[in-house]
Amino acid sequence: MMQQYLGLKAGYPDTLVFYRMGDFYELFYADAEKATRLLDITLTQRGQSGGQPIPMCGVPFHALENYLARLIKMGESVAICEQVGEVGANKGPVERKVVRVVTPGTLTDAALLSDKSEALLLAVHAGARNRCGLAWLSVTQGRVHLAECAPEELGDWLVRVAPSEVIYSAGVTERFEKQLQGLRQGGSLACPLCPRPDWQFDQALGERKLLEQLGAASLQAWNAEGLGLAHAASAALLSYAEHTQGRALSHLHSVQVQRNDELIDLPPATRRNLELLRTLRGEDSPTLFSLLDTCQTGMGSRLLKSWMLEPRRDRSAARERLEATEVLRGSQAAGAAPWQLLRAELKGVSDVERITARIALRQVRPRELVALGKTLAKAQLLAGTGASPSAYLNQVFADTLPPDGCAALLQAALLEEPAALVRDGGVIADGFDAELDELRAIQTNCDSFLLDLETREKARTGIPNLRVQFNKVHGFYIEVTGSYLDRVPDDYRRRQTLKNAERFITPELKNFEDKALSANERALAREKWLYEQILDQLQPHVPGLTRVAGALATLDLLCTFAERSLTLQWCAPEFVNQPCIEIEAGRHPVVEARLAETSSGAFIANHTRMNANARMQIITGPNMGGKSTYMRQVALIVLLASMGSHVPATACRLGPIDAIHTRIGAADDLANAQSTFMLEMTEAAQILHAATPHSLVLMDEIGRGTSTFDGLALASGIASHLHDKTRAFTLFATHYFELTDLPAKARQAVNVHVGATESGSDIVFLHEIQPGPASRSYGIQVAKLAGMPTAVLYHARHTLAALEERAGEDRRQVDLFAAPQTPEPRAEASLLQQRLLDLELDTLSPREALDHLYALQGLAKKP
Ligand SMILES: Nc1ncnc2c1ncn2[C@@H]1O[C@H](COP(=O)(O)OP(=O)(O)OP(=O)(O)O)[C@@H](O)[C@H]1O
Repeated sequence: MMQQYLGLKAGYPDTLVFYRMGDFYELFYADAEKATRLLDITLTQRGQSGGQPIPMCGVPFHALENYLARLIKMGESVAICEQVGEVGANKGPVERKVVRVVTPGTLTDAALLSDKSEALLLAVHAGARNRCGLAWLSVTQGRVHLAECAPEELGDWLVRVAPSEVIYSAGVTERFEKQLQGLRQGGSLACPLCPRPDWQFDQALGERKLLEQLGAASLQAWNAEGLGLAHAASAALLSYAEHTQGRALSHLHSVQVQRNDELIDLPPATRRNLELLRTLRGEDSPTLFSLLDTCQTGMGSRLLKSWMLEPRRDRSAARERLEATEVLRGSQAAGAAPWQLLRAELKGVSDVERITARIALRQVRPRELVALGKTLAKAQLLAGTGASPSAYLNQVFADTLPPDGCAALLQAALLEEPAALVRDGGVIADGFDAELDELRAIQTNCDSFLLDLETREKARTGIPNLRVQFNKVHGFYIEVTGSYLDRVPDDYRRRQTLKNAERFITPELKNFEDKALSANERALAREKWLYEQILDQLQPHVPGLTRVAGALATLDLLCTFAERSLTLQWCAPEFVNQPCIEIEAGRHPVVEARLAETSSGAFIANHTRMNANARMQIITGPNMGGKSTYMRQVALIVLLASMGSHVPATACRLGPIDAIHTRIGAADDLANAQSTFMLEMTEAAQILHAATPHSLVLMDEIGRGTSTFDGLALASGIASHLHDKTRAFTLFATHYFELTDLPAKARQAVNVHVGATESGSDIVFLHEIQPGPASRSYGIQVAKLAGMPTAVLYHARHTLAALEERAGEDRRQVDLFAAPQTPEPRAEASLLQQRLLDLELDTLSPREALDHLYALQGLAKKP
């Protein structure tokens, strides 16, 4: 047995192997020691190897999922090795096989997955010419995603995709491996990294595998041609996914290419600062997602996440969703609105997407199929819903039409409340299969058959005390006492002799015995076989079921949009082609909900008017005045509109947007050895490089991480750059009053401030955005509110007065926004640089490259 174990283990050197022995999964050697440590279970021993006891530990088979969940959470992978042969069929141990490998990125078990998020597996391939190919998928979805990017963009992509497991080629350069490890340590990648053999990252293999999955002759229809690096990544991705599932992924039928320029860019800092999925403290709520997600199904919640994190620049999808939402909101007329009726139907709908994947992987459980059958019956009704004014909505309804015969098959084939596992029997419905019915009938009709036989035999033989009975040792028999032995007919065969009686068997009884004894076993085997048949019959329906799943998720989410917009009183945004962000009475949805929840007063709505002539707002005002809230609310409204949701405002007009950049707050990134100031400058520099006139940029208190003069100088430089060069829509909150001079010189900048008034020595925040700069900052009043000791406040007031007096004297001596006197030095390219730039790298042979390298080094050595 240990030989068998070691043979299997050799195929999975880096994976914990759970080796099935009877009612336990056992682990041996280093696996046992590791599992003991991770799971806190007892380490025992079994036999010896080379004179040493073999360490062993085990978990009961019925508790497998619990242990798996814990290991997967810790980033471990587990190979499940089951007994597949018949016990006693051969000499030696029962045949065993690794039936699947459970890894963090390829989970399919409902119990191990969160309803609201996907487990994603991502493969990254580092190609030549400074490009990377990416391919990712969720085994429970039917789609492979492809993308290509520059290595420096990899971090952003990984944050966006948020994989649960990343695979990369074992043959990558040390530099690339270091980059990956760096991303992991920096927090951009919070999942296990797993090297895979180099040969699996093969472009031609990837293309072939994709074509096979799609059943197509070309990738053109998916716009996925010419992405060699991404194809290479998908070769490894699909091989690994298949390896873990122990079979092909027959449900993968679509490819989606993600291009940077198709999505609105939401860099990691933006996702974090806008608290889309997590609060800045790392909690799940209150966030934009937690506020929006009233979906009835996990499929709807997952779709919401993807719409939220991947809004498209092209607004046609958003327009369609808004139109559909409008229809679902219904008129004001009495009676339930369409979204309410639909929601009632969607309640309790099963996770068709995941069940479908599990059908394709042949892992689906009987109860899941029953739930699917019920859901399909509902979906059938939805598909018949009448025409609406929204063509998109009509299509979604039409897509809920279940594949022909699927619901009927499930209904006919399965018991209404089947056993949890097929191996226990009690899964297939009565009347579905004549042979199974007969086997079951034998079991249930056993007693009546015996009574009937007894009566008949008594009549036939005239033996009044003849009895038909059963015991475990001898099986069925007819017992006749000694006094009637002379009446026993010829066809009775002696089975056993007792003191006062004889026991017989007849051909009829023997026949029955054979049937009855094996009926149970045969019924079980028959049920298993029938279940496999049903899975076979369901396979062709997988694409259709995937379509139904998508449609149900979309309907659920559109109903959520309708419900949220009505409950929270949001309006439909309008998309225009002129550059503008115009919001009437906008609110920050999460802060507003929070205020309502805690009865802390009403949220004060604010207008925002930005267009080609007013691209920048310099926002001043007291701490706690609401500057950050105002800026974030603009960004959230832009994001909500772009995903096709209504927005918290009374009106909203929006021009094209390509990115939302934010530089807010200052949290030390100690893990990356970056100081507060360094981080602030890094993020600001990234924004200045990336933003375009169609981007929305939020800058909150830039420059505050360093000395006043440095900070002021940098803030004014950044503001000028954003205004003059980048020309992005910019909300620039600052405590440097000096910056309020900018609008006097910069035509597209305006001053606004958050209002506050004084009441005695206290401050009252109005939270209202008003035109013009703030008159003062009220820092000391805010400190008083915060409970600062009176002595400190007294001291501060005194110092402030002195500082203000001195500042008044030499004010305005420096013009912060004057163009520098000497022009910006243009870095002259050195001869070395020029030579380097002249090289045509793509056409060089390795030999020529080396020659050039020598020549360049020679040049560099020259004084
Ligand atoms: N429009 C509003 N209506 C009602 N309450 C608001 C509004 N805006 C902000 N608030 C409340 O004021 C608090 C502080 O707001 P915010 O953090 O935006 O202030 P700030 O001006 O950015 O402060 P600081 O300069 O100290 O960062 C918020 O947590 C919220 O409770």
